This record gives sequence, C-alpha cells and structure tokens, in this order.
Amino acid sequence: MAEFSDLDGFRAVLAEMPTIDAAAHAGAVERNTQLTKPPAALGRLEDVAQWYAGWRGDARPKIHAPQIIVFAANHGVAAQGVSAFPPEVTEQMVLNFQHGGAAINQLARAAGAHLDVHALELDRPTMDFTQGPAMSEVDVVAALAAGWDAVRLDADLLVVGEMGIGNTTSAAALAAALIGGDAADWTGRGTGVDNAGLANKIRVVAEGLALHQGQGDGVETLRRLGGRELAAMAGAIARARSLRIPVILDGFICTAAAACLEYTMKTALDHCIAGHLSAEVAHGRMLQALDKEPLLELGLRLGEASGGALAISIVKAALECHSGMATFAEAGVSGA
Ligand SMILES: O=C(O)c1ccc[n+]([C@@H]2O[C@H](COP(=O)([O-])O)[C@@H](O)[C@H]2O)c1
Ligand SMILES: Cc1cc2nc[nH]c2cc1C
Repeated sequence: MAEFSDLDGFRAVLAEMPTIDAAAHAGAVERNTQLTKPPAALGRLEDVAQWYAGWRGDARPKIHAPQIIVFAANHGVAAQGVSAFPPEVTEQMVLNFQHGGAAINQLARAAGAHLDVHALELDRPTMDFTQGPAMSEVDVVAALAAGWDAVRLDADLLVVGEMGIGNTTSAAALAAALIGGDAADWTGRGTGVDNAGLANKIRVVAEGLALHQGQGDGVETLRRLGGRELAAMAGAIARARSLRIPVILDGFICTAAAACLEYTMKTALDHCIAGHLSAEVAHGRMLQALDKEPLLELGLRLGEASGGALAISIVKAALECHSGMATFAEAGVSGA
C-alpha cells in the first residue's frame, strides 16, 4: 500500500528517496577498467552498466525480472477534438493489450519482460483542463497510489508507459508549464492530427497554460494539467526509486509525467534513463531540459511503453557484458 494519502505526503516521500550506492558504482567503474576490451570501446553500454550497478547496490549485477507497466486513462480535453482518434479507442486498446494483440505484447515478449496493464477509471475521464483542474487532490493521489502499488517488489528493471486518447495535449501543457516556452513549442501531432487539428490543439494547450501555469510545483501542475495515467506513471517511477529499481522512460507522455517529479524534487529522476527519442516533435526538447540522452532513435510515436520495452534489451546486454566478460588477468590478454 502506498505510503502517502495526500500530495504533501507524496512530496515527503520524494524528499526522502534513496540515492545511488556510491561504493557499488565505484566498484562497477573499477571492474569496467579491467574488462577485455579497449577503454570505452563499449560506448554508452559502459555508462548504462555502471549506472544500473550503482542503483542496484551491486558492482556486478544482471537483469532477471524486468517489468513493463502500461497505464490507461481518459481525458476530458479529448472532447475538444485534439486527437486524430475518438476517446473510445483507449478502452478498445486496453482490451487489445489484454488479448495480446498490441505492439507492446510482442515487444514485451521479445524483451523477456513481464507486462502488466492497469486501466484507471476509463468511464470517468478527467476534467477538461481549459475549464478547471483536470483532477481533484483525491483523484491525483489515487492515481499516484495506483502507480506506486503496481510496481512488483521483485522487479529489477521497470518500464512505464501509457495509453490515453488526448494525452499528448496534456503532456504538451505539462511541459510548457514546467519548463517554459509557448504552447506551440510543445504541441505536436500525437496520433496524427492535420494542420487544422494542430492549430486547435495549440489553442487548447494555450488556454490550459493561461489557467494553470505558475500555480504550483510539479505535482500540483500534474493535478491541474495531467491525467490519471500520467500520475500513475509518476507514482510508479517514485516507487521504483524507493525500491532501488532502475527505470527506463518511454516517449513524450511518459517523459512529461517524469518531469512532474523532477520539477517537484530535483534529482528525482536520477534512477531513470530515456529509452528512446520519440518522433513527437518536442520530445527531444523535453529530454534536453531533463538532461537525458535517449538510448534509441527509431522514429516511434506509439506510446504504450514500446520504446522503453525495446531499450530493455540494450540495458540487459550492457549488464551481460559488464558482469559476464572476463578481465585481462582472467583471460590472459595483454594490456595496452
Ligand atoms: O510516446 C509517444 O511519444 C507518443 C507520441 C504520440 C502518440 N502517442 C500515443 O497516442 C495517444 C495520444 O495521442 P493523441 O493524439 O490522442 O494525443 C496515446 O495513447 C499515446 O500512447 C505516444
Ligand atoms: C490505435 C492506437 C494504438 C495506440 N497505442 C498507444 N496509443 C495509441 C493510439 C491509437 C490510436
């Protein structure tokens, strides 16, 4: 059960999160210097392995139990025609996830990961944020707690993702409110709106900003402009931190949810890496603001944890090399 019952309680949890295990990290850095390869020849795989080792508190770990969680929710703002698809697609895709027919089902299997799907009150969309806050405090805390409780205690790597028609509008509004800039800087085509749709979406984001920008910290902004699946992703990312489970972020919406934590408590995302760079236009700008370099760039703009799921294989491979390779001494290979 979640260790908080209101937003202040969640803020207190964020303020007391564990930090990286410096000894395990140093041990991994030292081991990396001895592995049978020229220095830095495994590029970013080396950084990823050392980061993972530090968070696990083990200088030579491997990955056995990756978990992927997809949270789904509906958005009041979808009634303003901000998506290329109708809101009922959220629930229809949840059924598709449950029947194994979506992209994420195939990608989770390919990555050897356990997939959990949580639908969050689909018959109760959030409020349209151009009219008032998207969620009450009770609603946002319930969604944060749903995310918190969804993380498996035995997971050793977590990917969070989402499904929610209209949620790129929420994510754009959150990014603008937290990071700064205009609605147009952050608003993209999502599922594929045309030029008129994009102009309408920019207007909706701008109206949301006018009402909610500067009204509070990251989690208060999440309450005002976010949605249940965004809050649940934030809750799961925080829970993973409390359990020292490293996290791979997915695309534009997932990163906006994560940003709500970072803009509440700097360093809240130190246990997270960016799985990929989405084709949603402002994702790169958001990752830059969070100082995160994406692992993959495959032109994905699907969501549902797909890019994060693909990155699991890269992180696993990094740890297989780091923990499985022989040292120069063990293999009798001469140094430089
Ligand atoms: O992850 C991304 O970067 C991403 C980019 C564009 C769209 N999506 C997905 O598309 C849906 C939101 O798009 P929209 O147009 O309804 O706002 C939602 O279900 C997301 O998972 C996801
Ligand atoms: C079909 C469809 C599948 C999705 N998966 C994640 N977001 C989505 C949006 C749509 C429209």
